[in-house]
Amino acid sequence: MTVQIGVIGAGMIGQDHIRRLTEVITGAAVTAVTDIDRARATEVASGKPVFCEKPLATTAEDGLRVMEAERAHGRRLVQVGFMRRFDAGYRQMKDVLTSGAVGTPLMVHCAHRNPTVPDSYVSAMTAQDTAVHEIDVLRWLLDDEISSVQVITPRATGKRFSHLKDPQIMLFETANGVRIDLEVFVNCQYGYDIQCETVGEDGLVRLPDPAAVGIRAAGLHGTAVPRDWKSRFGDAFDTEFREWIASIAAGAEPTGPSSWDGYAATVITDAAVQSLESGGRIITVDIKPRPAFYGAAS
Ligand SMILES: NC(=O)c1ccc[n+]([C@@H]2O[C@H](COP(=O)([O-])OP(=O)(O)OC[C@H]3O[C@@H](n4cnc5c(N)ncnc54)[C@H](O)[C@@H]3O)[C@@H](O)[C@H]2O)c1
Ligand SMILES: O[C@H]1[C@H](O)[C@@H](O)[C@H](O)[C@@H](O)[C@H]1O
Repeated sequence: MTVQIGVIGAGMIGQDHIRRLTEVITGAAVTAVTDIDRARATEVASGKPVFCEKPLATTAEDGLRVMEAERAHGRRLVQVGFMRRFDAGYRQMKDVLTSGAVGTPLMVHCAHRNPTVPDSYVSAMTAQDTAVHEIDVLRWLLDDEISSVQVITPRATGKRFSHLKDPQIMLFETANGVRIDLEVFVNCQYGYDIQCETVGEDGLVRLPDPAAVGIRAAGLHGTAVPRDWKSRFGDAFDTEFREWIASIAAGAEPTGPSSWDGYAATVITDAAVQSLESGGRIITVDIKPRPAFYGAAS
């Protein structure tokens, strides 16, 4: 069976996903593409399984409305584009943590660095657009919920727009007391660099850098840093769509990040923005209880 797909929003990632569904993934065909300029997006989307790029919504209230509509329909329809859950390195980390090899997790140290961002990127997007990936993947890796967040701002880089607070440091606490520090630096210049290390009672597990050829030249040796998210997470995007298409073709509900995960991430990013805008207050995260409809966390 070929799964026929309509794409809403044919911008940068929309076009990359169309290429993926057309050239990389089998079992799928893009049969409709619409953009705001061509309108009628709702007609394409109504009642069908939906893959929604992150974020699910720009406010928690909108996330709740998506969940209500889905529950009224009676089965899961929405998968959110948190592709890190499909990255081989993060999956290996999850296996190690689940196996108990490093003991109970105590602390996580993370960095999320982009070489540059466009001037349409504003300070709140550090949480909403960028840190949202760590927020999702850490909830999943630790099988734990984030309960508070504090955002502090070191000296700002002079390399980009003066309106932007960059870098930012985010400090999270989970319900089980795990402490997470996350550096987000979206104009770091040198490449796209994602780091994550979880320290447990008996050891630690570190996200591997992507495999790359070693180079020795000009008195240095090392490996290239990925240029952007497309090259760093290309395989993860492919796996994400392969598994999503397989679930639809089998008539099953999607098993990837749900609208519940999208809602929870939005509540947490809202709290991070509140902390940033209040000069670094610790903000308690207020997520509604997980509905049984979404099953147990995976
Ligand atoms: N998972 C990831 O790592 C990742 C990477 C890049 C982008 N994204 C997400 O994908 C989304 C799109 O990002 P992008 O970089 O492609 O942006 P973009 O600005 O390049 O493209 C967005 C497109 O959507 C269209 N559009 C806007 N409103 C619309 C509407 N109501 N109906 C139909 N079309 C509409 C715009 O005209 C534009 O062509 C964002 O939510 C972003 O966070 C995710
Ligand atoms: O939309 C992109 C994308 O989500 C990338 O994975 C992230 O690193 C960027 O910061 C963000 O702007």
